[in-house]
Amino acid sequence: MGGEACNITIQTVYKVVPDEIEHIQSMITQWTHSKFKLILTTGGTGFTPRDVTPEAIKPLLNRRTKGIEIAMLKKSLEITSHAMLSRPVAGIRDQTLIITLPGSVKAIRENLGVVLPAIPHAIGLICSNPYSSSVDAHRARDLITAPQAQPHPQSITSTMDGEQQQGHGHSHGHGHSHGHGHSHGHHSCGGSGKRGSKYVMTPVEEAINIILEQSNLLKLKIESVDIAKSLGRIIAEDITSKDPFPTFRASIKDGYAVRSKDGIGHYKLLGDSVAGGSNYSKETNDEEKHCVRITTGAMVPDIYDAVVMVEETEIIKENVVSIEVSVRPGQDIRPIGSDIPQGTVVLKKGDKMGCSEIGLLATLGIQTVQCYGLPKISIISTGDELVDYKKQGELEAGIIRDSNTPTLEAIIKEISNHFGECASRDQINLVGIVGDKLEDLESTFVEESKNSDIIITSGGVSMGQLDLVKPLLEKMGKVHFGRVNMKPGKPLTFSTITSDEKTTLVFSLPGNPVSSVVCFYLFVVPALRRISGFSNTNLPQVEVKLLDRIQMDPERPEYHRCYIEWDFNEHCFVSKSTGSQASCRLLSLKQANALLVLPQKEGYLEKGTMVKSILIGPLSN
Ligand SMILES: Nc1nc2c(c(=O)[nH]1)N[C@H]1C(S)=C(S)[C@@H](COP(=O)(O)OP(=O)(O)OC[C@H]3O[C@@H](n4cnc5c(N)ncnc54)[C@H](O)[C@@H]3O)O[C@H]1N2
Ligand code: MOO
Ligand SMILES: [Mg+2]
Repeated sequence: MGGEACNITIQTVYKVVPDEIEHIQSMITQWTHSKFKLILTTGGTGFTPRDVTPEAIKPLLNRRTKGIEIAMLKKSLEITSHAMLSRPVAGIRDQTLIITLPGSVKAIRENLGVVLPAIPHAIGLICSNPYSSSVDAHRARDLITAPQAQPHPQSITSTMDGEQQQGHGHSHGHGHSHGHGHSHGHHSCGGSGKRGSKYVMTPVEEAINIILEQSNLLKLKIESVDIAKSLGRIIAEDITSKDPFPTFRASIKDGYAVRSKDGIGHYKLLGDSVAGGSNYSKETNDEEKHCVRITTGAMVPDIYDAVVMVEETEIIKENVVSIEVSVRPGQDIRPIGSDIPQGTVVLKKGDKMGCSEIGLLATLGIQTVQCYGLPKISIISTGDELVDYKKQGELEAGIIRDSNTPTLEAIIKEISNHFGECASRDQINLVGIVGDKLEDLESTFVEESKNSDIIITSGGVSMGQLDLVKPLLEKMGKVHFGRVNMKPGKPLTFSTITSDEKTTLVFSLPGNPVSSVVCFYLFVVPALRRISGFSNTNLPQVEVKLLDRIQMDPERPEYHRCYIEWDFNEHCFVSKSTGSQASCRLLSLKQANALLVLPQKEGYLEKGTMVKSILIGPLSN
């Protein structure tokens, strides 16, 4: 293929994957992530229901290269009119050219034969170093027009949709192309418009991996925590019991401490040993049967080796008791260290502090424990249309109350209780509302990145002229991804701001209330967990049986809100949808405790189908 023409070493790998969108996408994203220059797929471009290669690849492309598609179709149609039943897709993702080929070897030869000569030049163009971008004020904020070669003055490249896409020249009459300049119009997912987003649609799994990688950069200092304040935290040390527990032989029952060898009969009562104290005469005569009244938890006097329950005795008279049963040695006595032998590793580094773990440490007299640090979190709501919900009086037209701030604050608190998360109340800084002004956003981000480890913003990340958050983060830090292939939550943006001494993770959630909540659970929680020492970063998942007929989205995998509970007749979890799933409809989260994980597909999932779900709240009732 003339690798020298684009000075790349030819290294080929290949993989067979099933006709499943997510499998194809994960392979493509892995290979683009590892900077392969050319990916060729074969098969799955036909009309049968299993032919999903085009649907899998389209959303991953930044830019379609329809010329390649047309060239292949043209060539094939010259050979057979059946070629019209093929749906080739070609395009660019980051710096990788991706071309789908048909399944049959003959058709592959024909198709590849026609495009191969152009490949070296194509790869050379894709990999050439881009000009700095010049964002055109009146265009979608994140359109980067970066001419590849020095643009020919009249360089107008008209895409096959007939839309004009301006280089630096000006249009030359309508709809025909001129010159050889190449300007970069980025395609948005789904739309063929040139004013699309430049951010690829990142698969959810890949997005989470990127977040976890960046989370590793936050090395919060380990701190000594009072055990009463350690609920939900991850301990950073092994805890070993210095003493045995119990430290004495303790009675398990209320009754009488006896020598088991004395068996049934009348015993002289020498006194009491109650939990917390004792009062019995030590004068004993080995020839006679004697005992001490004992309560549960009390120390068993050394001379006795068993306890008889009070229910198995009779009082004969003052200080004489009839023991009605015989007992074996050790009966109803807890030996020293029987609960926790001395030197037991009671808790291991990485364990999560739950309620009983706190009790365990209290049992051993441990007051503080070394825990992984807690990230400091700032919550910012952006948007000129917002007012604080506490503001009284009529709302002006077009103004709404900021619901994202109180919702996100409550979620951070709630997950601290139910899933033993790591964030706690005094770690949260509610910045409140910042308007759609670049200088205000910038000064807020600068300020918050000084104090916080995590900044959570909502709003201002889609395609509007006032969606300033993405360009600002491109300037202030590094945007790791700007769109995720999911619904709701597509414009989620994840970036890092690194100043000399520290890294701050910035989660820019979409403004729609439901999108921000769903993105929090799917993307912020894993970061919180990783930073705070959790080994498992995912929320619990269960499979549930649908009680509703659920529609899937053909464009994106969807996280459908529902309420799940265990059904003792069905012997499994069942899910009830919360109804209309519009991402602005906060009601779709009311009483929701799980998200159904729906594949990106046309059509419906019928009642009774088993679907994976992610728990976002407690299984109540
Ligand atoms: N041309 C396009 N428009 C939109 C796209 C797209 O791909 N092309 N994506 C849509 C999707 S998907 C989402 S999600 C939203 C997200 O937009 P933003 O992140 O920019 O959010 P805003 O525009 O600021 O607000 C969206 C919506 O939510 C309301 N909002 C914002 N903040 C709050 C808050 N704190 N409390 C309550 N409600 C809030 C805001 O008023 C808007 O109604 O973009 C779509 N557009
Ligand atoms: O991504 Mo959005 O589907 O509206 O949340
Ligand atoms: Mg917006």
